[in-house]
Amino acid sequence: MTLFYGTALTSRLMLGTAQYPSPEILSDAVRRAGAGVVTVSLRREAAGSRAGEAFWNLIRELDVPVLPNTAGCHTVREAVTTAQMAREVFGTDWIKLEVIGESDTLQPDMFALVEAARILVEDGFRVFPYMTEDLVGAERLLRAGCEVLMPWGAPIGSGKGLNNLFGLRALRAHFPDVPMVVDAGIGVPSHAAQAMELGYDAVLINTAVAKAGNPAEMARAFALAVEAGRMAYVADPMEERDMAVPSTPVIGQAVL
Ligand SMILES: CC(=O)[C@@H](O)[C@H](O)COP(=O)(O)O
Repeated sequence: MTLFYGTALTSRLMLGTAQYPSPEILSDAVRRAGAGVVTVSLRREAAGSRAGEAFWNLIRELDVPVLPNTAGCHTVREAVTTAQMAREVFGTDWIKLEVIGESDTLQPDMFALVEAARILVEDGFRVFPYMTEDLVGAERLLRAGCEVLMPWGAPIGSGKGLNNLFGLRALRAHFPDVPMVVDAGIGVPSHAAQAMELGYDAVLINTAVAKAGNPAEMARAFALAVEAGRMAYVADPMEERDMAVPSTPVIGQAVL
């Protein structure tokens, strides 16, 4: 069983809550996904506004563990302040830490990420850092006190899937005991299955569900893919071969 800061989730599918056509569709999607966690951006709605309050109420009613995030933050200071506000609003010390370093790709700033993670861990947070697949950065984040890592699959909202298979495989192999979640860029259920087949412990998806023609059905499709991918990983898949090997052994000659 994978534990995320001591907590076993009911599902390995984590769902973002932004960009849905309506609050009802968001609720349906979360339910059909059977999501283990929902992530929420404090900056999505002005905290304290009426729309913001209605949104927080909806999230609470979903009765799914909440992972607040610092989406949209570009500096250590912004991310730390946003995390501290999120802790007040949601009453959790979990934080998905995003510090964006580049606007075209929304690539995480690994230097600022490590610094912000250190500050937040010292302040009692349990940090889920959104990172590139960089091995050195991963090592620094673990040293800063992170016990979960969240490498990107591809740029946020791109739907491109797993852009750097080699990097993701290497990261998984280097830190076999660290719970890891592929976050961002997943576009279709087969991408999610692929991440799980690589041995990742969970995936986090937002845009691909929210922007689907039928978000609730897509959420369900992702849930099935995550389960299938995990089962396949646990079942120990065969190794790829360069040459053909007959799957039906041929003994002797056919008697005609
Ligand atoms: C909601 C959230 O946390 C996003 O920043 C996350 O990284 C998801 O990315 P996609 O929208 O590409 O699934």
